[in-house]
Amino acid sequence: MTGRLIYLIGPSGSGKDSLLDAVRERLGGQGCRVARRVITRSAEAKGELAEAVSPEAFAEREARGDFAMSWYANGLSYGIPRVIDDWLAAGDDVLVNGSRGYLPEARRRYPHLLAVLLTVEDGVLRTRLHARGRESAEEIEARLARNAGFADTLLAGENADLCLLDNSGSLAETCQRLLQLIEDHRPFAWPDSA
Ligand SMILES: Nc1ncnc2c1ncn2[C@@H]1O[C@H](COP(=O)(O)OP(=O)(O)O)[C@@H](O)[C@H]1O
Ligand SMILES: O=P(O)(O)OC[C@H]1O[C@H](OP(=O)(O)OP(=O)(O)O)[C@H](O)[C@@H]1O
Repeated sequence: MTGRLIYLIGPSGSGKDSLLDAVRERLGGQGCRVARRVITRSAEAKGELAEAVSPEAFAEREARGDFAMSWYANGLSYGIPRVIDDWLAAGDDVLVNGSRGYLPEARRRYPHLLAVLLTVEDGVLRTRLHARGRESAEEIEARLARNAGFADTLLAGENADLCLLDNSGSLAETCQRLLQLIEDHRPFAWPDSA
């Protein structure tokens, strides 16, 4: 049986990376892997969750077919390594930090994906983006403006099945609810016949 793609999306600063980092180990224990993204972001943003590469290296890898999914947003290129298709084929679930803009294409490629939208109250989001201090004030405003563009469209049409997960409170609480949500959406499987 193939695994499920769990596609986590939400505004910049809503806590996607923090959440993935916090649940990675526990999810590993229940057959769900967290994908490491490739991003054309400067080296200081490197971490467990992303590999920083130059735009040239990214383009080369993309042309070689190294990515299962890739998109461009916020002035950066993002790629999800193709190894996730091997993991899914082997029956593991895979959790990725996705893009709202890329969601329609992701659905075409992975029709059974579980889309989870992380939300945060507006004021809290602005405060967290400034506190994170990764982007300039101007870049933060651009990200907030991008969010406003998604507000009306995201919950319409084929996205009616989006699972909403609020992260305005504590991260520990959101982790618990994500783990529960994944468990609750586990597809029914027939027990192995003896
Ligand atoms: N529940 C939370 N409570 C307080 N701060 C949080 C919470 N979740 C995330 N943060 C902080 O908010 C900022 C944005 O989180 P991050 O994981 O980078 O978001 P994203 O990946 O969605 O852009 C970070 O500084 C992070 O430490
Ligand atoms: O279409 P959108 O939903 O706006 O998403 C565009 C990109 O922005 C986020 O990544 P990034 O790591 O740059 O942002 P963040 O860490 O600031 O959320 C998200 O994970 C996407 O890769």
